[in-house]
Amino acid sequence: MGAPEGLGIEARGVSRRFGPVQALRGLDLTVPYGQVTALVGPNGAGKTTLLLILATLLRPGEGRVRVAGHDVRADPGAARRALGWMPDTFGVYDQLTVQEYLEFFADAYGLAKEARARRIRALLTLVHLDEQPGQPVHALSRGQKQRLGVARALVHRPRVLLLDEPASGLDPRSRVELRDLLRSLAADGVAVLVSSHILSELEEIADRVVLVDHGRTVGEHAMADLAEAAVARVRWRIRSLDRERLAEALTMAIDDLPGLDPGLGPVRELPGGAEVGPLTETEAAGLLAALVTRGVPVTGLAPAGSALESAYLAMTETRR
Ligand SMILES: Nc1ncnc2c1ncn2[C@@H]1O[C@H](COP(=O)(O)OP(=O)(O)OP(=O)(O)O)[C@@H](O)[C@H]1O
Repeated sequence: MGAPEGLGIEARGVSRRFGPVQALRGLDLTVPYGQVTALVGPNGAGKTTLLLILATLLRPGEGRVRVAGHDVRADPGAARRALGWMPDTFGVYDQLTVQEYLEFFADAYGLAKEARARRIRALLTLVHLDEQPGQPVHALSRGQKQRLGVARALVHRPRVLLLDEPASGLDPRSRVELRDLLRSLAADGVAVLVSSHILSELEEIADRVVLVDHGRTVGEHAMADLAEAAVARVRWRIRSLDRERLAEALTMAIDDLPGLDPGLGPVRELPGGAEVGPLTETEAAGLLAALVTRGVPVTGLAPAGSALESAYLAMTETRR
């Protein structure tokens, strides 16, 4: 299956208010087919509100939202048939077995009986639950429930997939498998939108990241661009044989460096050294030179955080 034409998700100027709380304020988002897009932002930024609107479970206040080309207000049924949704909480189907749970959703999407049985078998294999079809949902571990949630979201072969914090509760192997699954769905042309706080993981899963804060889009980057150290500011770890001298010189060096904002780069002491930043590579090189000139015995300087983490921190910093 190749990527369909148009956009998997197109949201323009979306606002939503809950009483006095303005959860979304004119948010824009596009999610292309054939890619994994990450939705990232601090607690309360509006991510779940947006996902609920995209999943047609909540009406937008203002703005236009299309899922697989269908307007969620004018034609929520068509949007729902095109999308798969994995919420961050599991729901209340505890009395059903794994098999019954998937049958319930397959029925809801109108899959014919023959196709339904085949599809459920394939999904159980895909999420490694093929040995537990008769197990009650309540007896599954948290990670197994998450995997069942992924299977449920895929039951009707959606062209758009929405996942709210899908990796929470997954062990390292299951996370790798989830990552591979999302990548292969994207390779098949699905538009995948995933919200998560685990930035290191998103870096490996996502092609693009959309940063949101206070109900607005505050940044949008291709992962490949973020990886370019020249555009990214990252935190740096400095190791030194003399920690006290390092701490002393660091404060002075940061104040002295031309073009370096003195407020930039809070210093965090670490065993054997310190962490500073976010700084560009050029600034870090300048800092290193300044430290060495002051006689600090530096034994190492290396980037500490990921590029995505830095973009995230820079974004939340400018919002303060
Ligand atoms: N049903 C609701 N009633 C009232 N306020 C709500 C409701 N749902 C969300 N909010 C408020 O809207 C804002 C955005 O919440 P939302 O859950 O979308 O954020 P989030 O980015 O998903 O946060 P988190 O990362 O903590 O999950 C918050 O201030 C929240 O308190």
